[in-house]
Amino acid sequence: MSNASLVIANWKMNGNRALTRNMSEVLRDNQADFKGVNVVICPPYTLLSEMAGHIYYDDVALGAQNVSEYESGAHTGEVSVAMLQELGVEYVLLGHSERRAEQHESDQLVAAKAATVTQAGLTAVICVGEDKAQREADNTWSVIQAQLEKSLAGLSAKQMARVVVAYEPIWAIGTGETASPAQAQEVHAKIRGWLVENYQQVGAKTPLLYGGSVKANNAESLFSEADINGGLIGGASLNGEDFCAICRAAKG
Ligand SMILES: O=C[C@H](O)COP(=O)(O)O
Repeated sequence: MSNASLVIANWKMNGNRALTRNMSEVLRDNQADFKGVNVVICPPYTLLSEMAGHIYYDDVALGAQNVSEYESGAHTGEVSVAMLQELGVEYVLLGHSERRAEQHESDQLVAAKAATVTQAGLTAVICVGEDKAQREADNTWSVIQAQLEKSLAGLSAKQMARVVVAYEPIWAIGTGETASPAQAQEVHAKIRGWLVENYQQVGAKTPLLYGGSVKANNAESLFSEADINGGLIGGASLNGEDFCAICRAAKG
């Protein structure tokens, strides 16, 4: 049985206009297989408008991979929440490990962005995860807990109702080395416990996604775990058939 109801495609710095059309058509043609599963596509900024024009049915939403913490003004190269809203964006990925590593995004910056996004009524998808050395040193939970505490700092219960948490072990991203369902569930159960302790009923309902080499052939076993409510999909979201297979696994 699947416990998943949300599947998010993160195209990262991949894709083109042809892929937006192809993905929309494949999703439309297969939608009956995963009715009720919320599907979100996060293409690069430049393809958001194109993707918005090709979304053919209700259960697919548009997401962005990043946003500025500022509302407007002299911030060359940045994109605001209002700009995303104008395109129909409903979800924003924040604190992905690639941005934490390559753009040196801190937990504090992630928290500022999460405040802006949730205040505007969009959903913030907060990414957390440990690297290989941290796991091998048995520090997985202390790393995740610190990221949660700092990246969600200052959010009200109302804002927390617009948060999704994505657990993405860095050693499993793009490597083909997936966390086993039991390894993922162990961390998800701790995240759930922490959310309930800190945000009570709201925390009990926060969707928890797993990300890291989720493929058509391992999605079903991951999604059958009690606290895995869906997936954040990188590589396998660049192919319509593969992505639909993962959405089908979420439907169960
Ligand atoms: O945001 C998605 C994750 O980084 C997972 O990427 P992946 O499925 O290519 O391992």
